[in-house]
Amino acid sequence: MDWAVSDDLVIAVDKATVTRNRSDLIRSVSWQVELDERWVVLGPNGAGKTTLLNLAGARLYPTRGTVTVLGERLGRTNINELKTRLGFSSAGLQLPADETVRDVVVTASWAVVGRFTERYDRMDESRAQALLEQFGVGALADRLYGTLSEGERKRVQIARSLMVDPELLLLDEPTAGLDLGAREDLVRRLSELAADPDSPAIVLVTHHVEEIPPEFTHALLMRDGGIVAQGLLRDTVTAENLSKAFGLPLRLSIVDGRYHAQAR
Ligand SMILES: Nc1ncnc2c1ncn2[C@@H]1O[C@H](COP(=O)(O)OP(=O)(O)OP(=O)(O)O)[C@@H](O)[C@H]1O
Repeated sequence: MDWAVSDDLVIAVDKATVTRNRSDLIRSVSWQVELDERWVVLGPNGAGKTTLLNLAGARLYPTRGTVTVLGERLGRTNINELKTRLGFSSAGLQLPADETVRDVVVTASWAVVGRFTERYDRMDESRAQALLEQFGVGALADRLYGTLSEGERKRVQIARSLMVDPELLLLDEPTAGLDLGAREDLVRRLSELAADPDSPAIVLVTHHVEEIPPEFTHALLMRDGGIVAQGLLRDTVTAENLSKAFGLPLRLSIVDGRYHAQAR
């Protein structure tokens, strides 16, 4: 199959290796994501999850192999144009503390951080407000971003990443550092987003099976820069595969579509 011309393929990673300081962060990884799929990428610290997400987000180039995102092959395309078609949210993204929440979201339209001199219109403002409301932080639009709690910031970051109406949404540990209530709320909202057929393809990185939104469809398990298992969520997130990925014997239970893992 010619990956570059398939309309439904949003990510095509073919035998990609990323090397830094003579060590492989990920090694010969192959992975495909289609338009209507919602993926969770799971694995222990240092497994290579963020490296893979950064490839999919056009923030890194592979040292070997190829990466094609939204039909554009990295290394042969204008990265800045490609980035405007992607929603990307990660803890590493620095957003201006002294901007209002509304401005932080609205300015994503220009794929810039900070308002600078761009002008935006009412359409953008009302879209930003609707997205903030979708994630339960509509009432915070006039607050300065720097005054928000960690949980509120995560929600604003996701609203911001959806502002560009992305064709692919990449979320790096959106629930990390949240208290139980905030985590449950965000998992529910992400599940609703995943269930909406108009939503973009979604890839969510996490360490915890408890954070898998029930409407997600696929999973990729990583360890030591390689893939342990990938495919449909139910077939992939098994006690056996998780035990391999995390390197300890685990017991797994599933209640109402939510996963729970504990050591055996
Ligand atoms: N620039 C770099 N130079 C050398 N090693 C790096 C570099 N960036 C990342 N690494 C290493 O590559 C490995 C994979 O990192 P990555 O951030 O992709 O893992 P991760 O699965 O997202 O981990 P975590 O769950 O802890 O965030 C780690 O061992 C990390 O220390």
